Amino acid sequence: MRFVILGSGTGSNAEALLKAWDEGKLGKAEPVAILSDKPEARILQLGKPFGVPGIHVEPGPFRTKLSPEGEQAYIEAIRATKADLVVLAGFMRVLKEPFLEAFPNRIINLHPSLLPSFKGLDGIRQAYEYGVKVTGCTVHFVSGELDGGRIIDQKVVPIERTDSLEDLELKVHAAEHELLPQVVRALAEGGLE
Ligand SMILES: Nc1nc2c(c(=O)[nH]1)N[C@@H](CN(C=O)c1ccc(C(=O)N[C@@H](CCC(=O)O)C(=O)O)cc1)CN2
Ligand SMILES: NCC(=O)N[C@@H]1O[C@H](COP(=O)([O-])[O-])[C@@H](O)[C@H]1O
Repeated sequence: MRFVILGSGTGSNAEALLKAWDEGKLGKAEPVAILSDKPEARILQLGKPFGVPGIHVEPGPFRTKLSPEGEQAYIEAIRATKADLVVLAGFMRVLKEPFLEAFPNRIINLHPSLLPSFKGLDGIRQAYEYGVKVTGCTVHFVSGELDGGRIIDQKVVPIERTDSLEDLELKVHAAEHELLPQVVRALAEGGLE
């Protein structure tokens, strides 16, 4: 199963996927490209040691979504890779119908909370400031409802009384680095339905 990774920033989850693949822990899943809306994003450099290209695709002029031309550019770039799966790992753009219709049930997203709690941005901070005793991370299929698509899997992270927000962020990111490769491997082995 060929997959592309879309991200806008640091790329620690892309790194976790690449390392898992390099160590033979992704089964039939193969990363074929990394795409970003940010030309200087660290994520674009991560694939080089693994022979996985990083591609900047112009998003258009909006802050939280792609322009229609931008969506078409991403669709064409992804189709050119012949990817079977689109993995959003910190891609900070809300996808609209043309993108979703181009890859039906083939787009997954990683979110840093136990959905449906704490949707949107800053999910870790939302949980911390709310005072929940457990949080975690979620991988879900992407739909027209922001962070509302069918949940594939989750990993729970307990919040200790002594945890700072920074402590919690480290714990949730560590959980994400385990969960996302597990989900991608499972999708490759079990099919994508
Ligand atoms: N169609 C979808 N696109 C995206 C989804 C999704 O579930 N459906 N997941 C997001 C998740 N994400 C980053 O990974 C993300 C979440 C929120 C925002 C954002 O800009 N939110 C704004 C409001 C935007 C809006 O409602 O139009 C905010 O909360 O202020 C960006 C990315 C990726 N895309
Ligand atoms: N709402 C979506 C969202 O907040 N996504 C989050 O962006 C981070 C990307 O980190 P990375 O660039 O180090 O992989 C991850 O923590 C992911 O859950």
